[in-house]
Amino acid sequence: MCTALAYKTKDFYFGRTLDYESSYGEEIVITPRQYPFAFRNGAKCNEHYALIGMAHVAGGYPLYYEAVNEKGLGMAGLNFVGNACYGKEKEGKDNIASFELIPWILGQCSTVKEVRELLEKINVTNLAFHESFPVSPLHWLIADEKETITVEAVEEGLFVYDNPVGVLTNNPPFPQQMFQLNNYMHLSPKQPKNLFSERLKLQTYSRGMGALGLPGDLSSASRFVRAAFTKLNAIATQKEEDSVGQFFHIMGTVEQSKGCCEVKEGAYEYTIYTSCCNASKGIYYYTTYFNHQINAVDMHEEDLDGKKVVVYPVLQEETIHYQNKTQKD
Ligand SMILES: C[C@H](CCC(=O)NCCS(=O)(=O)O)[C@H]1CC[C@H]2[C@@H]3[C@H](O)C[C@@H]4C[C@H](O)CC[C@]4(C)[C@H]3C[C@H](O)[C@]12C
Repeated sequence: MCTALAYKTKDFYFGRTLDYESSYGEEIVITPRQYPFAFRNGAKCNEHYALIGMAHVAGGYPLYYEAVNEKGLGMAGLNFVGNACYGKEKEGKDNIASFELIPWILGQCSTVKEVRELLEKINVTNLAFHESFPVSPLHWLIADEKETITVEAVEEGLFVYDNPVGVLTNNPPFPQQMFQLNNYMHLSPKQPKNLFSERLKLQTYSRGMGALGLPGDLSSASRFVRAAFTKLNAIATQKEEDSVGQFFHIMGTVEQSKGCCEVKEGAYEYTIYTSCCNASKGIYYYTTYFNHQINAVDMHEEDLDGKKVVVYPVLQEETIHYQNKTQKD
């Protein structure tokens, strides 16, 4: 399970949790403007917007899980098992393999408005990057600082939904996720009033009772509600550290602890990493399951006019800052 989030304070932040039982070997990858993207439909793109995000690099090619571009547009792919449906190539369409969708869109669009236009021409195809890679069944969250959309390629075609919540998880399809929010409209950060019965003297015996009923389990439907409620009520100042911190706190509500979600005998899904990219400034912050320190890579520290991808390893080692440790040497 994964959760993706678009969050605006002074700047615009975009990121995700990556929940799975094993890693595909991801790194923080900056693709500069002149990295030559050769798409499977024959299109070549030797000049495009620069990208930063998490990717598995295969033969020098960045297979992005999520990324933002230098214009502040973000896009993340999340599992959509049993619903994602990619077809064969269609004449008269921009045929884009699912693994190419992030570079195709982030390479040439600066806003969601432009993405909507591009999507009208796109047919998402089921070509694999290589026979040794599975085709991932995904749906996508795409956002700029003004608006967010969800894109789902299903049997009936390609659907683009306005996403006023700025959250995406996994199944069920997005319209159902939105509909189920109706069940939770009574939740509030304020303490509840007794509407149960005037004949009973009911009390608010604890703080936080306005959110009683917020689902606490790990299913994607419940994580959607929990992330939506937290995001829509979370308050942050305009300061960078505060905004980034608040982003990680929101994501903390949907984080998965190892051992709580068994996917097969002895294998457990857990939050491998959490990312929060300041899309306005091109800074990619992340934590991992094993390393709670927030680390960051700034795309503008690199030569964005280069041709080769720049790769930073994911730092996995936990650093604990002792406040009273005696220096031994
Ligand atoms: C497993 C990841 C999704 C995590 C997720 O949504 N978990 C929820 C599980 S569930 O619904 O609740 O079952 C997805 C997200 C992005 C995917 C990767 C990207 O699409 C890039 C390439 C694409 C290639 O086709 C396969 C390898 C790959 C490197 C993908 C591996 C894997 O499918 C990733 C890493």
